Amino acid sequence: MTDEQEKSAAEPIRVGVLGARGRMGLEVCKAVDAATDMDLVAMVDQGDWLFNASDAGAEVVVDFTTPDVVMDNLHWCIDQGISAVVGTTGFTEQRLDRVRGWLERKPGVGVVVAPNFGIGAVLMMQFAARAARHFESVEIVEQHHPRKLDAPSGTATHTARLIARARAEAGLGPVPDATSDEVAGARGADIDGVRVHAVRATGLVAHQEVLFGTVGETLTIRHDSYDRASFMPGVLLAVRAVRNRPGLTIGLDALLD
Ligand SMILES: NC(=O)C1=CN([C@@H]2O[C@H](COP(=O)(O)OP(=O)(O)OC[C@H]3O[C@@H](n4cnc5c(N)ncnc54)[C@H](O)[C@@H]3O)[C@@H](O)[C@H]2O)C=CC1
Ligand SMILES: O=C(O)C1=N[C@H](C(=O)O)C[C@H](O)C1
Repeated sequence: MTDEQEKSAAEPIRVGVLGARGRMGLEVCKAVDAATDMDLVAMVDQGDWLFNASDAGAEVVVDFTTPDVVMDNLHWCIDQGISAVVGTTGFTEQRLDRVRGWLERKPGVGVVVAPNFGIGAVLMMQFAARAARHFESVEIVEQHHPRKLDAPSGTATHTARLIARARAEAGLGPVPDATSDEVAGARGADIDGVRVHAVRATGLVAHQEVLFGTVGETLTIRHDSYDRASFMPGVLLAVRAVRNRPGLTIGLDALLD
């Protein structure tokens, strides 16, 4: 171990939270506060000065804000040389490319962007990607609390893309569907050829089913987050790892392995 590594192993990681008064932000603040190897040094929400985080010496920032502000936040973090763990949704390929561009100019900085920090959800996506090549039909149903701003969810969009990639690699054609007369929206959103249905209801937190079908059988892969505490082990894992992973890491998979 180098002196630098020993120092970072011994000293608590200084963590700032953006979106600190939100549903996820509050949970992250609690989890960081309770972690013996981390110090919660800044809690920033809408209207607060972002520099509160850098002034407080944050080494890692966790962002759970909204898709319309997350890119500015992330740009600012990278500019300041602060590594970031991002759970906020809305990351298209174009957005990820912009982040890669910013990181090229700050080679020591790490960013982890994960559509879902729940370990079970990560496994659900892996299982779905694995099953995809074996079934001609697939649809995704995601269910969330009604205060969620975006639809479909980041998790559902990511799952659909993984499935579409696996189907293309296996040489599968379009999902069979004879619908010719449709009330707009009845068949859900089309994400890379995969139909995604978004349900919103009070009482739900975050749930997803991936339904596969082939001749004479179906396979359903389902994950449920009943409490936002379910995301915290993944968030803390990413906070611990991100400073030692310069560049962009997408998803928790690489960290779990
Ligand atoms: N990756 C994952 O595992 C998960 C991701 N999410 C995503 O995280 C995001 C936040 O979700 P929630 O906490 O439920 O939303 P929320 O609406 O409860 O919280 C968002 C917070 O961000 C604050 N905010 C807005 N603009 C800001 C700015 N410029 N700087 C700092 N704070 C700002 C808001 O005031 C609010 O307190 C959503 O995109 C959601 O989809 C949610 C749960 C898990
Ligand atoms: O807004 C939420 O609550 C969630 N957002 C993420 C998403 O859009 O996939 C992750 C999880 O589903 C909870």
